[in-house]
Amino acid sequence: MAAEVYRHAIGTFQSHSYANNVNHKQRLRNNFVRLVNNDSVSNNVLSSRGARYSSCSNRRSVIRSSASQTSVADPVSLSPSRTPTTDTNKKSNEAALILIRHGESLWNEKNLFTGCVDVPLSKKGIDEAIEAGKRISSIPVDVIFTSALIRAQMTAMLAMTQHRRKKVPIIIHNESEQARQWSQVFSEDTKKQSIPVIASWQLNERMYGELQGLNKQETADRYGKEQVHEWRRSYDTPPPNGESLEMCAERAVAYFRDQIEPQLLSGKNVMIAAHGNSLRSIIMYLDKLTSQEVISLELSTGIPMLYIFKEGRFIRRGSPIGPQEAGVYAYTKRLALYRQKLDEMF
Ligand SMILES: O=C(O)[C@@H](CO)OP(=O)(O)O
Repeated sequence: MAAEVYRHAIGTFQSHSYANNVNHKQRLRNNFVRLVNNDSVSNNVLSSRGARYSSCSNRRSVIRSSASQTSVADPVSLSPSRTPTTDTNKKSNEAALILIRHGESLWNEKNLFTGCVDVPLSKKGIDEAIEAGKRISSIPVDVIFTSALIRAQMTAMLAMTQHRRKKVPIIIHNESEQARQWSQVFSEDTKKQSIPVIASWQLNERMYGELQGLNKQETADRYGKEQVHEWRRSYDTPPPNGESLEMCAERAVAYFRDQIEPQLLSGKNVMIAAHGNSLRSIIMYLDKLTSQEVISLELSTGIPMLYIFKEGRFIRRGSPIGPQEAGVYAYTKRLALYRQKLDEMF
């Protein structure tokens, strides 16, 4: 059984360029062995790289200072410092973080540079989002962050239709006092059965400048494969009048640290539905990748990735392999308990 789960986990990672990295495979293998032998997250997969970056305790103090400034106003469930979540045991001081790149969009299907153009999902993208939802259907979600773009929002909403807890995701409207007032919920019970969805432009796809709307293949034919690859994957070369990954990381990671980490620190389980490049920026931060390493990081559409946030560290658990697989729930005792609770309820 264990070997089977491991094969699945490796299989899931084939579409992720990490899978081409021998070191990563070794880490995944070691991690899996730990997972099977010891239902604990204390062996941190990140620690081997930690020396290159600021220490965890430094990072925590940064996080703490930003936590006090959090401004996520949330009429569905109150801000993290005031209201503990009801789904899970807060004493365990850990939280799940699910990242999901949106399903295929109509412009992905046509092979067009999309960037900040607001294009919906294709039929295949809708199916991918539903499939992603099945994979994470037994992982707790207390708050959802999405970009301001419809393809990420559709993905989050479609995925949540599959969740076993059956809470209703509700988009929070804080753009004006009137919007806030007019979208208030007046039942505590209904609030408890809801998940706030916070949409923000900082999680948007990298702005692709004058490439937006161009065909990727035709652009490569015109400007050369190398040039287009540099625009698409280099860390600090922006496409004409667009954002480099570095520029995208500046706003996406700042948002993650200021608005999302405080939620995790307070024990809330978070899902982020966003984009190839805004998520690459965030993963670079979570996994402490260098600007060289991030070049080869590719994210598939509609594949959820799970991290556990514990004691200020992000522990990558890969991509849940399916709603029925034991391996998905063996990540931590807390997730296993949550699943057990769901089994009893439904
Ligand atoms: O077109 C885009 O916005 C992105 C994501 O689809 O393309 P790329 O693969 O170049 O990052």
